[in-house]
Amino acid sequence: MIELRHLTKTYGDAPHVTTVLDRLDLTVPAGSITAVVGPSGAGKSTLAQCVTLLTRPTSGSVVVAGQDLTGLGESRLREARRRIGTIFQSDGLQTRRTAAQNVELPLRYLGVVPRDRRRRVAELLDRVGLAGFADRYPHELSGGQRQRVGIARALALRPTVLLADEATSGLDPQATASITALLRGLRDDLGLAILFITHEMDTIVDVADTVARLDHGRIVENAPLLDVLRDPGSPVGAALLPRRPVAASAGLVVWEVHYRGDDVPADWLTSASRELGHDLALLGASVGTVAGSTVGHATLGVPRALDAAALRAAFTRRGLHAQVAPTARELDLV
Ligand SMILES: Nc1ncnc2c1ncn2[C@@H]1O[C@H](COP(=O)(O)OP(=O)(O)OP(=O)(O)O)[C@@H](O)[C@H]1O
Repeated sequence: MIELRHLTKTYGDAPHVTTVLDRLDLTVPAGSITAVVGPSGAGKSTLAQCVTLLTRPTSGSVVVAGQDLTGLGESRLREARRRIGTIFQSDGLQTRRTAAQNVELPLRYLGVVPRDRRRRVAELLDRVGLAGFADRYPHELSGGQRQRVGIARALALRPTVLLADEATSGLDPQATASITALLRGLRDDLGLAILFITHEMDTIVDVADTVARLDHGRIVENAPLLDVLRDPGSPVGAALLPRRPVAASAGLVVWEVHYRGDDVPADWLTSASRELGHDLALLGASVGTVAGSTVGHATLGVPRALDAAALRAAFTRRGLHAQVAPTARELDLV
């Protein structure tokens, strides 16, 4: 488990202080993946640097397995840092060393004897699906395979926390999917707390248990992925399930309907139309499955004569949330 408590990072001196992280609080429990998302300049890179204490936060704490790392001197900090494995966008492999030699490096620095090193390296390469690639050099591996070697190296010292900073950015969709599957496996098998920092919204759906949105140095939204996807008011949910404004047809009001639970009946549209005594027109839909649960939304054309409260109630009973669709202007698209 890793806890960030009131983490603050400022640059410069008064009166020209820039506050990049602003009393940020975030907890990632063991055996779970939290994705931190946010626009460019929100403070994601600074957060990653402060978590490993490569940059010292101005105030606040980074607590790993109950120990506050910010209070430690350099030598004890070096030791404590072993509990945090890191993977970055660039795999950071040494080009003149083979996959096995790269994975071995942290063990070498720690003075592990050769026989134990060999055994552990074989175990790690096997864990990341590269058992037959030990003697390959980085240029003989694909981008996804190089990132796997980076993950094996990050795991060498048996960390309890994994920090992935833009770890899949720049990889093709297939390689990204294989890395996210690997991270989910490591979460489950090793009980890792994984902090997955990314600007790629699509990847979040594949990897995150919880989504935390960083804005101006603070976590402004922090909720389980399914809740975010099912919250019609969530900016992250809206970005993950993009909404398009639909032009209203004559006599129809455009409504948006969001899935809120798993018990939505398959015939919700026809059964609600029947109950309300009006035909509801399906204008568009974006529905999918995430972690075995249905999420998404549909856009409906609703006759003006239909009572809004009755419509909302009919949908609520079916596990859906209905609201009049925002206009293009409200969606910030014009
Ligand atoms: N050493 C520094 N001195 C002053 N300001 C800095 C320093 N490092 C970062 N900043 C500022 O902190 C803010 C956040 O930067 P950071 O790189 O953490 O954002 P980010 O979310 O990672 O952005 P991106 O996705 O574009 O990489 C920016 O406004 C940046 O200019």
